[in-house]
Amino acid sequence: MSKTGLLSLIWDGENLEMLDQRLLPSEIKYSKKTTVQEIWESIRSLEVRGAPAIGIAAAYGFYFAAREAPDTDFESFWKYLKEKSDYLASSRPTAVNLFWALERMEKKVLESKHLPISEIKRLVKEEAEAIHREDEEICRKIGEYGLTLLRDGVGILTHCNAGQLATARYGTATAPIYLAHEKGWKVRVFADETRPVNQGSRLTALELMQAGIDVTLICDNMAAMVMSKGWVDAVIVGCDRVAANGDTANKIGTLGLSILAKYYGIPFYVAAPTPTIDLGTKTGKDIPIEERNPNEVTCSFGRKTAPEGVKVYNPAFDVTPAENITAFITEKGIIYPPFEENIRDVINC
Ligand SMILES: CSC[C@H]1O[C@H](OP(=O)(O)O)[C@H](O)[C@@H]1O
Repeated sequence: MSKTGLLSLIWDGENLEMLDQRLLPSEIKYSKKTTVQEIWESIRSLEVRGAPAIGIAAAYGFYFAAREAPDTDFESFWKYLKEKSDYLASSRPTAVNLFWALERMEKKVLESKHLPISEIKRLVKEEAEAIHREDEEICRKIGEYGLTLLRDGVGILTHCNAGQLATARYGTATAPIYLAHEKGWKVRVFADETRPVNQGSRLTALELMQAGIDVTLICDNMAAMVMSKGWVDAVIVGCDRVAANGDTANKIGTLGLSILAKYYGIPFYVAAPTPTIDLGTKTGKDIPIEERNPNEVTCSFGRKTAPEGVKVYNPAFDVTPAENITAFITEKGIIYPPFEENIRDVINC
């Protein structure tokens, strides 16, 4: 276990070493990704997952496309690249970081169209590396701002994995937890297992335990009990897309947690990197919600837990209305209501 903990993505300067998060916690296995197809499949299958990590992986996938694109003239180069970019965008619909990263990569190409194609390829690689590097900086800053909301001895409940494994490093919801631990504060974390793919039990519990942080695993239906006992001082979750009015898409079950937190008078914070805030999406009703394979519900990790042929509804995300959210913890500061106005000010500053 290195000092930095498990990283989901390691860039070797030309290709991408990717941790297969589907095998965690029992197996730690990295594999080298070198093509667009491999990146598309890794995002779709949750080999890599978590909004920021998806954006970083897509950025490198875009570079792989540029690397293999025809370089006779800009038009054929761009046609090939745009086609591959649109293909990468089809891997998953909800996390806006995927589209934000691809649009940033496309912009870099179009603003460099006057340069030799070999130079454009170099700039594309640099842009992907910048997205990766900046994500670590963003997460660290989220940790620093988030720390101002916590205290020594705090109890935190989190949902799914908005941890280091979902980002370049530190995580988003976990960043304040890691920084509190670095300060020597005692932090007690309750991690929802987060059915049906169990990112909480398989990933969050793993990474916090490896960091030596006090983490207690609970089933999703235990959150109310834990809150009723007064063990939770704050809920901190991640996000996949924040709409312009503050409605937030995150892992399925987040909405329910926000209602429980409101009932028990517990602050509900969303750790929100600004690339996950989408001013182009007006409200939560406009956020596309991914529905995944019913097998994730009926056949958890190879064990049949439901009758053959049963009807299944398996949305991977839900939308928490802005009025259930206490504040957003971003790398530019903490955003309080009125969200529509204050989000716009932060994004445009
Ligand atoms: C900072 S990660 C954001 C977000 O992504 C996770 O979803 P998935 O594991 O399906 O990619 C979860 O919603 C996290 O909160």
